[in-house]
Amino acid sequence: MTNNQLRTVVQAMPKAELHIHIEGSLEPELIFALAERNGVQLTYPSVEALRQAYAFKDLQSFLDIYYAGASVLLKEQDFYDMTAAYLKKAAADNVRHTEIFFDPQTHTARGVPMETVVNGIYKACQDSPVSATLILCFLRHLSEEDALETLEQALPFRDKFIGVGLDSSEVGHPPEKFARVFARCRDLGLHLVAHAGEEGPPAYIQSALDVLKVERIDHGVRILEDRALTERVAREGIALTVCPLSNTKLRVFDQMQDHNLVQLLDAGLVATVNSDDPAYFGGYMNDNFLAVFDSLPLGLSHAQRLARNSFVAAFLPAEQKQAFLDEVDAYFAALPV
Ligand code: HPA
Ligand SMILES: [Zn+2]
Repeated sequence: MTNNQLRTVVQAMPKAELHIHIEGSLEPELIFALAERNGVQLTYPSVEALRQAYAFKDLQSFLDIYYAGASVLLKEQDFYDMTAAYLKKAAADNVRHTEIFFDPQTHTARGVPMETVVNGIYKACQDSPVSATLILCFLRHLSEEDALETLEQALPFRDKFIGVGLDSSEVGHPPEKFARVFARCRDLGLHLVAHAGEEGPPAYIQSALDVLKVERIDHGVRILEDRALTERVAREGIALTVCPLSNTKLRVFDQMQDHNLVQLLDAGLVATVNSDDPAYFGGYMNDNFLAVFDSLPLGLSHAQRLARNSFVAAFLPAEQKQAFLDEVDAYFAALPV
């Protein structure tokens, strides 16, 4: 199989996305359109000037711009339009199922009601041909009290999200800071995930597992620094939602050739490929897949494994999960040899 054929296979294969912040799918053009619609003043004079500011040196330098971009979201229709635009891109990349993160505190802190946020995003999911569910993320740079209050505000919409996560500035905000709110979410039957081991140390991955009891780790690429932890996470089948373009844009790795995705897979980990914040990091799902397949020693068997991992790690009912896995296997079985 030629390189071009492999690229085509990877683009067309059925896949699930498990790490996408919906606010990170807000393209500069939509930021400007919503700013105009809502009478919000932006500090950048043009779409081009805003896009040029997307040169990040680390996670925090990105987050500052990401929160500024989200300030144009005020009405339910704004959240709907943002989500519908993402789902259209996902469908074009043959994403069959997506589990979408949203950051309510970014909006409720500006006076936007919880119901505006949840309903706008949720309605767009219902109107899409892509299977889509929602994961509410707590901002870890804020207090646990703030997270608990946010959970209370979200409970009237309990049927509209399947789980909770933890995102924003990692270093200095270890998972154990959120032990109580995650315990409460666990009692509520919510799925649990957390960003850990993106910029933070492997110890954060360990406490996300042992204290928060998360079922997946978002990013987790620093896990290979701890061999015992790597072996444990592989043995327990806990998935890592890896985001290659995010990792190079935020300088977790200097260049894609340095990315450790192959080592993660070789260690027996359930690694997946995801876009994180596609409007900010240079691309959606297939851009991420093509970036790693172009830069790393990955072949057809890796493509099938990554497609399978994405559904294996998804929070889907067993029957639906198996149907997607069968679809992946049928897709690869039908390829010409
Ligand atoms: O990659 C990320 N890490 C932490 N917080 C985030 N919020 C959006 N994207 C990210
Ligand atoms: Zn993320």
